[in-house]
Amino acid sequence: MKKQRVTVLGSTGSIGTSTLDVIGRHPDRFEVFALSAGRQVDLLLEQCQRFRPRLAVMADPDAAAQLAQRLQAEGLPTRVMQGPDALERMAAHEEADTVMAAIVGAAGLAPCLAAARAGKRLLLANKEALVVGGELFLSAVRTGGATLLPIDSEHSAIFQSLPEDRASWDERVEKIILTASGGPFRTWEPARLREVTPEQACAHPNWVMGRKISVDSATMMNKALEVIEARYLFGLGPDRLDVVIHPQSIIHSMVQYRDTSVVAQLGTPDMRVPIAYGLSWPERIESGAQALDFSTLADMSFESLDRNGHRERFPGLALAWESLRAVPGTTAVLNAANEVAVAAFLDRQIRFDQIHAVNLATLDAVAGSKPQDLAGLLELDGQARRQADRIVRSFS
Ligand SMILES: NC(=O)C1=CN([C@@H]2O[C@H](COP(=O)(O)OP(=O)(O)OC[C@H]3O[C@@H](n4cnc5c(N)ncnc54)[C@H](OP(=O)(O)O)[C@@H]3O)[C@@H](O)[C@H]2O)C=CC1
Ligand SMILES: CC(=O)[C@@H](O)[C@H](O)COP(=O)(O)O
Ligand SMILES: [Mn+2]
Repeated sequence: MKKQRVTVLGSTGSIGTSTLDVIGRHPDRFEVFALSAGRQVDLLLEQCQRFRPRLAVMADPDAAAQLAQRLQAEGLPTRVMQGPDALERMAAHEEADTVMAAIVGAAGLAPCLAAARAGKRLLLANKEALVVGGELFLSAVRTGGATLLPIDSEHSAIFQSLPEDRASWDERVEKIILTASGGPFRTWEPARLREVTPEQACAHPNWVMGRKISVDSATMMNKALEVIEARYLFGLGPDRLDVVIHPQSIIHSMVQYRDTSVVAQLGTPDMRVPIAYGLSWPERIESGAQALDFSTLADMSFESLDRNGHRERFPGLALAWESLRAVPGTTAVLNAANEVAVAAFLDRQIRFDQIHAVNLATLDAVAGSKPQDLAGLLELDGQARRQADRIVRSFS
């Protein structure tokens, strides 16, 4: 069997390291072609020692210079690519088959588009890229002939629960139901959310993830981004996308059919499962995850968003449907505002409950517009970030 050559964008992060863990279990099926990171030189060097990729890219220029020097000192074959378009060139490289998109935030959009245009098998963890890119992203996938496979646990579950025949989705499916854990503050009094610290917000009850997505889970903005992601991935209108709180994160999401049957995907909360599925689809390979043990599974519970004060506790979730129904480009504005607000919260410049206030005020101030290309999208993203920054400064 010809080995699949895989490029991992964001290899030093939570998804990146889990991806390399799965790849490392199947040396007969996969080889690492290229790796990219932001600034963690030691970890990227270690990964280069183990997987011996042809190429590496680091976003931070000092980190890239350090990595190049240390690779050379150790006599390793990896070449460090540099420059503003290095990530895009790497993502589109003709010798790679598969690109795992695991950079956090809109910084991952340009390489995702490059991989899509180059017709790669594109494993999408980087939900922000699709939330920002929207129809433009999908059009790059179509024209490039790429295969877009979801990695986000909910979207992988939905993909696994849908019929293979894509053309039948609209007719057969009633609605998609995304499950949400409710994060660390599911039972907190809404008034207490002003006291939340970054440490508390990053302590997700079920998943170990990067800091940005952990905060998003705590505000449920993660679910808002995922509703938007589902709208683009599966093509159903916003009124056919639903969310239910399921604190145990065992059911990863569900599809309800016209006859009321519900098909779901279950498993222990371990991202190596959707990663292994994306890497091996349509086959299945060992992922390294623990299997579910139904004899010890104590509880599977569900909560409606309309009870227990959840709408008040998680006001950001409704912005998913509002921004999907607004002019195109609004989801990009929402994403930019949220990235700025979460960074400001992690930097202790604003309170946890002010994240939503920044998002709302930015949406009020910046009108969406239908971007024609990547430059247009980045312009809108930049405009929203500058506005969100001003709002953060007014709060802090
Ligand atoms: N973690 C999870 O379980 C899940 C994550 N996702 C999504 O996957 C994506 C990655 O999440 P996660 O792995 O948790 O995030 P992490 O913060 O753990 O990792 C992010 C990765 O991106 C790199 N990076 C950060 N900023 C830049 C930049 N400006 N340019 C280039 N590279 C950059 C980091 O490099 P470095 O650290 O070296 O600076 C790191 O390799 C997110 O979009 C998230 O929403 C989706 C579902 C589950
Ligand atoms: C693992 C994963 O896919 C995360 O997006 C996870 O779903 C976060 O959980 P909640 O956002 O439901 O808390
Ligand atoms: Mn998810």
